Amino acid sequence: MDAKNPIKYVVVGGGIAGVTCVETLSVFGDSASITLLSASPLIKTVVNYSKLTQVAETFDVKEKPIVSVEEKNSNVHVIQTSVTSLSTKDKKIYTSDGCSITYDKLCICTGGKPRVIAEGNPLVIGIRDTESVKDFQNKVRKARRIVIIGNGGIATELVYELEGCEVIWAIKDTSIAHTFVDAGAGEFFLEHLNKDKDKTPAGPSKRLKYTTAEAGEPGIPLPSGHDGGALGPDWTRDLEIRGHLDQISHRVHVEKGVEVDTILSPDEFKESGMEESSPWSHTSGVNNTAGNDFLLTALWPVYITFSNGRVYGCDLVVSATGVVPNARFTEERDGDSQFELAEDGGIKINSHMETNLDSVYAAGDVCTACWEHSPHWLQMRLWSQARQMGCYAAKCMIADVKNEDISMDFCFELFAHVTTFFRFKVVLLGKFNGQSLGNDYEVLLRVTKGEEYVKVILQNGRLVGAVLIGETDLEETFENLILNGLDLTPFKENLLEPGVDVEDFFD
Ligand SMILES: Cc1cc2nc3c(=O)[nH]c(=O)nc-3n(C[C@H](O)[C@H](O)[C@H](O)COP(=O)(O)OP(=O)(O)OC[C@H]3O[C@@H](n4cnc5c(N)ncnc54)[C@H](O)[C@@H]3O)c2cc1C
Ligand SMILES: NC(=O)C1=CN([C@@H]2O[C@H](COP(=O)(O)OP(=O)(O)OC[C@H]3O[C@@H](n4cnc5c(N)ncnc54)[C@H](OP(=O)(O)O)[C@@H]3O)[C@@H](O)[C@H]2O)C=CC1
Repeated sequence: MDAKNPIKYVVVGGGIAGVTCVETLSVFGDSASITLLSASPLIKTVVNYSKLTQVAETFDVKEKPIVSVEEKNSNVHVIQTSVTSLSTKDKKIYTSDGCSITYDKLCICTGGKPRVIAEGNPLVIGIRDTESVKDFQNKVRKARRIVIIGNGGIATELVYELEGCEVIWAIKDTSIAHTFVDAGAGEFFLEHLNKDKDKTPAGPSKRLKYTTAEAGEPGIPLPSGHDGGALGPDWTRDLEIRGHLDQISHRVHVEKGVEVDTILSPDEFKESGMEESSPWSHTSGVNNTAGNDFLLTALWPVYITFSNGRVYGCDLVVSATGVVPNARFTEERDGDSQFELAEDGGIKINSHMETNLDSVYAAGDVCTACWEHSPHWLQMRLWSQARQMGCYAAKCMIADVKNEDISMDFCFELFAHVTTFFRFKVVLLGKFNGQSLGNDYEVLLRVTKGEEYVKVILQNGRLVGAVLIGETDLEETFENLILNGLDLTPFKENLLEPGVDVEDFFD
């Protein structure tokens, strides 16, 4: 490495993983040449970073024009372009505008796209970036009824925020928010589903604030139709997501334990001879005081049939059914440049964030962590993990260039996620849902209706996971207990006792 012939780092993707990777390279990469390539004109950066505990972190995410990375880091060059292929033989990547760029070390941070059922149907949409939200906002304005499919982050946030239309929330499971919380916590949330939002507690330490620069402002071109970076914390904040019906503030029906069978056009529905079901004629999560006579309609623009035989008509379907990693480029260059993919479609990476391809690393939603995980960590496609992976990938690339050893970053020791659902602060730690523990664990619970839900998971007397909903103030203590592996058998009975200050207990 010398000043005349600097090491060339190239990072693809202007989401949180790519930008964090570039910023870390810029700080620690000595006099390297660093290039960031991103398809979208806006990038995501982290501001107001703070640690809630050793591992759990909160930060604001700011969307900025791509050139801001160059302005902030003088050794970084940014190009707004789409990478179409890669040749590991020549150590070159090729872009949609016909250019090629050589690299010594390359990091792929191309994120993911929504996994949409019935892709191509304009009435079935997925949500990922600013542009897709704008499309959704426009369509929702005319909607009287929306069906939301999926039981993860997007669906859980959207059902709470959507007003001015009926919402049918179709989930495969028997409890809500199942990707994040267990059935008990789902039950805890359920009573807030149709509640007047003003009466629901608003956690004072509301989560990470997501701020957005307005596309169209000077220096910020309107999105070009390329996939932008994924939205994130508080994406529904300050967004007017309102349907067509003034009569309705908030009305959600949960259709549990179902999968989508078919999606039908009005003509197909007519021909099928099926009868439309009424969401409000049976139970679960229904607030049907107003009746729905004003929704009597000859035909809906789209019909959806479920595995339980029910059929609902609606104006729009939101497919909040997860993420598909953007792991393949649009063109193939040489046969040796194919990534090995994991079962979930992510690029496989080892404990040094390396892919199967020489000198090519990956970070964020695009990758699947294939190293042997610490007993208390699991991968989920989240902001915090994308940021942590981007940072660690940069350090791994630098260590490789310098021929230095690098040990796994501490953040991969313990899973920690801080978010908000139904206005409750939610902290998830370790194997919070007993993931991969089989039946070999014990659960302790403390629930105060409408206030808090505390669940801890013990294995062999040791704390291995926790779900903390509400202002519990227990995250730091429980994180420490998970990390130090203390045998809690003698204290088990008192661990969640109200009035006991758990922290003092172990001092
Ligand atoms: C609606 C929504 C709400 C969310 N809320 C939360 C939340 O509350 N908390 C949380 O922790 N996580 C949340 N997430 C998840 C979080 O946003 C993602 O995990 C995270 O943003 C992933 O970052 P990334 O950098 O890996 O990918 P992305 O943000 O998807 O960035 C990928 C980048 O790669 C670029 N790109 C793609 N292909 C190419 C190419 N061929 N050439 C050049 N550039 C390319 C894209 O333009 C983009 O800039 C949410 C996600 C969504 C969609
Ligand atoms: N507050 C937060 O932390 C938020 C995080 N996010 C993140 O953004 C990304 C996108 O969110 P989202 O789309 O909600 O993804 P998630 O992975 O959170 O949830 C996807 C949901 O869709 C279900 N699903 C998958 N396929 C089907 C299908 N064919 N029919 C019915 N249901 C199906 C899944 O069930 P199953 O698992 O059983 O397959 C799961 O319940 C995720 O990485 C998520 O973690 C998004 C919003 C908020």
